Amino acid sequence: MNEALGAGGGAGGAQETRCGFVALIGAPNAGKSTLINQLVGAKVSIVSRKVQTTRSLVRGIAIEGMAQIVFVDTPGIFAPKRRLDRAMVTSAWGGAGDADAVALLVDARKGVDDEVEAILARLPQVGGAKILVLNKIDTVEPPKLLELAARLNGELSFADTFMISALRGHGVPKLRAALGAMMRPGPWLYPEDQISDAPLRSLAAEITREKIFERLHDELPYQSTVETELWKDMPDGSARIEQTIYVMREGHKKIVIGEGGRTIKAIGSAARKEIMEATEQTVHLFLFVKVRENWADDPERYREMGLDFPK
Ligand SMILES: Nc1nc2c(ncn2[C@@H]2O[C@H](COP(=O)(O)OP(=O)(O)OP(=O)(O)O)[C@@H](O)[C@H]2O)c(=O)[nH]1
Repeated sequence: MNEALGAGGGAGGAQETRCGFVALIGAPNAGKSTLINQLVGAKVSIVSRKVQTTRSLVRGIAIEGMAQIVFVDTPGIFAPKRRLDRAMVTSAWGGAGDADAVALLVDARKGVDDEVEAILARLPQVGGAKILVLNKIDTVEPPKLLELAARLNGELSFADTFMISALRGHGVPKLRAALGAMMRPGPWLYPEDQISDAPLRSLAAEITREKIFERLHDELPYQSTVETELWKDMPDGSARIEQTIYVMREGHKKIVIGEGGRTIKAIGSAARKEIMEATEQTVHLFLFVKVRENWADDPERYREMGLDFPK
């Protein structure tokens, strides 16, 4: 990460910001959503769970002291199928290489079943420090828990083991503190005031960017970026989304707009459809094209895309 993206920490202050990714892995029903809700807390909950479970990488962002912990979804990381998923995996993990921590969540009541075995087999391929989190301890006797912890640690060497009840919150603060300490020193990826809808906004921008790329990649290689300027949930349940497409030259603006607005209409309609699919709500999408010659040199643009500013 680059200092130019610093947010949340006073430059040169005594306390240093930390940030990183945690991949939360677990069989269905292990309690991932329950745990993320506990870890994230009401303050920074992610707007749409549906989006998160279908395609987005970011499931939640927790703050622990000066550390920002970005929880990422795992199916996409194991086997990203769609191009966009791959692009998001690359953009989210590209700089970091891998997650800073990988937390395997196991339902202690169920113990080790085929699904857990399958995850254990693939886990070594994922980089990052691995920790074991035994969940639902409210339903299991301590001897069985210890036995399970010993068995799992025998199969894979975990850096640490936690025993929690995501439902009741037991052990969750300790887990969050440990994860916070595992984050690397660096600026926060999401500014605090934008945390709640940042992933959704960047997902929508990513979709539009993909549509532009699909149509214009010969003419506009890497020379445009998209920002979601407004995301407003309307009383009727629909969303009004305004996005600006930034291009570097006047000539590029003409290309994006196309003859009689044909190109931008096609981009908008394809993007709208896909954003609707992702959010499962009616979307009114408004696209604007602006020339900003220096966008490629502006760290703010990169931050908005959730990307590192290249040095
Ligand atoms: N008793 C008990 N139940 C829990 C605990 N944590 C989660 N559950 C329950 O386990 C079920 C599954 O929890 P979820 O959080 O939806 O699990 P998930 O891993 O996100 O599931 P998928 O999204 O389907 O992969 C729910 O009924 C939760 O209430 C816990 O600590 N104790």
